[in-house]
Amino acid sequence: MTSNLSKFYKKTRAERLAQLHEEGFLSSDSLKLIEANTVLEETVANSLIENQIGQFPLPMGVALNFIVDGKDIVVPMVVEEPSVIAACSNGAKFMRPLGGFKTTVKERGLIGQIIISDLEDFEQAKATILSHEQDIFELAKEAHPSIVARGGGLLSIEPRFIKNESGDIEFLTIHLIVDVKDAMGANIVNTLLEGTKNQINEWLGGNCLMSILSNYNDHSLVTSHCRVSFDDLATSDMDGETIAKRIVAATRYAKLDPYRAATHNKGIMNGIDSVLIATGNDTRAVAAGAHAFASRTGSYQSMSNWTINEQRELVGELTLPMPVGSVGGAISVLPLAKINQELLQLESAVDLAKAVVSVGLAQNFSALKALVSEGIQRGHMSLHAKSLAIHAGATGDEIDELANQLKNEKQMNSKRATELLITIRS
Ligand SMILES: CC(C)(COP(=O)([O-])OP(=O)([O-])OC[C@H]1O[C@@H](n2cnc3c(N)ncnc32)[C@H](O)[C@@H]1OP(=O)([O-])[O-])[C@@H](O)C(=O)NCCC(=O)NCCSC(=O)C[C@@](C)(O)CC(=O)[O-]
Ligand SMILES: NC(=O)C1=CN([C@@H]2O[C@H](COP(=O)(O)OP(=O)(O)OC[C@H]3O[C@@H](n4cnc5c(N)ncnc54)[C@H](OP(=O)(O)O)[C@@H]3O)[C@@H](O)[C@H]2O)C=CC1
Repeated sequence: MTSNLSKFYKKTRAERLAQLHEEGFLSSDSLKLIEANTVLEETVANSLIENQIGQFPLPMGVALNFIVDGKDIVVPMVVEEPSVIAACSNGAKFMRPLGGFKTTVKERGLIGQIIISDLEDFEQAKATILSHEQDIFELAKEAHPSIVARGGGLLSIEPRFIKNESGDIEFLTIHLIVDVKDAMGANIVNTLLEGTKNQINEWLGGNCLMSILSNYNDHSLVTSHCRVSFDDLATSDMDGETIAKRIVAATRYAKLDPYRAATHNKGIMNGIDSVLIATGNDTRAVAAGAHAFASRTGSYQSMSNWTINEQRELVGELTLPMPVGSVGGAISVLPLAKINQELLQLESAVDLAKAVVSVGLAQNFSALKALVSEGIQRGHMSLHAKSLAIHAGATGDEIDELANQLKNEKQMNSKRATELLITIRS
């Protein structure tokens, strides 16, 4: 067996599968299963990625109960984890009585970096950049005329000094902030950077290390707020004020302990990633920016904030960089991504960004409410039971029957699922 399969990318999908089979990486049965999964048109699947051998269908559901800026929306989510969609729907339901989620967007710009070193005089270099501001705007326009034609293009220029470990300035990094309209904009920005960096470096006489967009996009921050009254929070076992105070305490703890912050934020990204996948967006780009933003104080902390106001309400806030697109990249190529935009009644990329951050906040609420009251497992595991049943080999009606039996078990595990399935079938 060797994975050194030269020019694999030049083969057809059938030839690639045959070679993996011949090399012993794939059995004939696995081959057949991969060949059967062809929901996407072959040309689409083969144009998006390299060495494409098949497709990987994931379940798609909808989160309900969302009101975002006064508009009722149904949110498509693609995710493999049980209880995420239930949690988002549950959280959104709690926020409805006080108006759902209200969002604010200060600006929407994508950051491109031109990184330059080996400069004699950094202050002089910075002054040179500022003296050429108009020239840089012209260069940017020439580098990507079509985004300018769409009303976008270079917004501002921000020279930054980057210091090394000894505290000396080692780099002058020029940030170009670009309005990419409804695209996520990475390709737009990277094209614009490559069309401007050489001339900029010539003016400075330095060494241009690279140019690339930044995923730490604090020029595309979106904030979502929501509120829920103590009365609405109350459960049969715990009064609303206690739940609210415990959620506030849980969030404060997630600001103090990175070990907790990582899980707290993973919960938020459960909701966010699911909507990004459903709409053909780049989950890695958003995740990189979100987690970087969560470290902006110097320590990695909770992305969200929960407080109590004077009206005896729990108030949630989540602010994240959310440079998502409603056109471009895979968005314009994946048929279901476009259908999901219809489901979301999307009118712009900003609409999507607002919905995504609100979903993250709803998921965070439900996770924290469960954690500080009954614990996460009741809700999570009851929905996990179906996965266990399927894993045990249940099919058709057996799945619900076995899942219902598993929910009444003290220990919900695959051994018990197999035993119960044998009983069901006997
Ligand atoms: C699971 C629930 C919602 C049950 O909660 P519940 O109180 O039993 O739910 P309910 O029966 O009262 O239903 C309330 C609403 O929840 C939704 N809902 C309720 N059940 C379903 C379902 N089966 N399918 C779809 N939606 C469902 C639905 O919108 C429903 O409204 P209704 O339809 O009745 O008008 C709750 O316990 C919960 O939200 N738990 C949190 C679960 C969670 O956060 N899961 C994410 C994965 S765990 C994780 O990775 C994140 C974490 C926890 O580690 C993050 C962290 O550590 O911070
Ligand atoms: N670090 C990162 O995050 C990186 C991400 N990427 C990938 O880059 C892709 C996103 O880059 P992006 O530039 O969006 O990709 P595209 O180039 O695919 O999409 C942008 C293009 O969409 C067209 N367009 C149509 N309508 C609009 C509109 N209303 N607003 C803006 N553009 C419009 C424009 O084409 P026209 O110019 O013809 O008018 C524009 O150039 C993602 O797939 C991402 O995975 C790539 C590199 C790095």
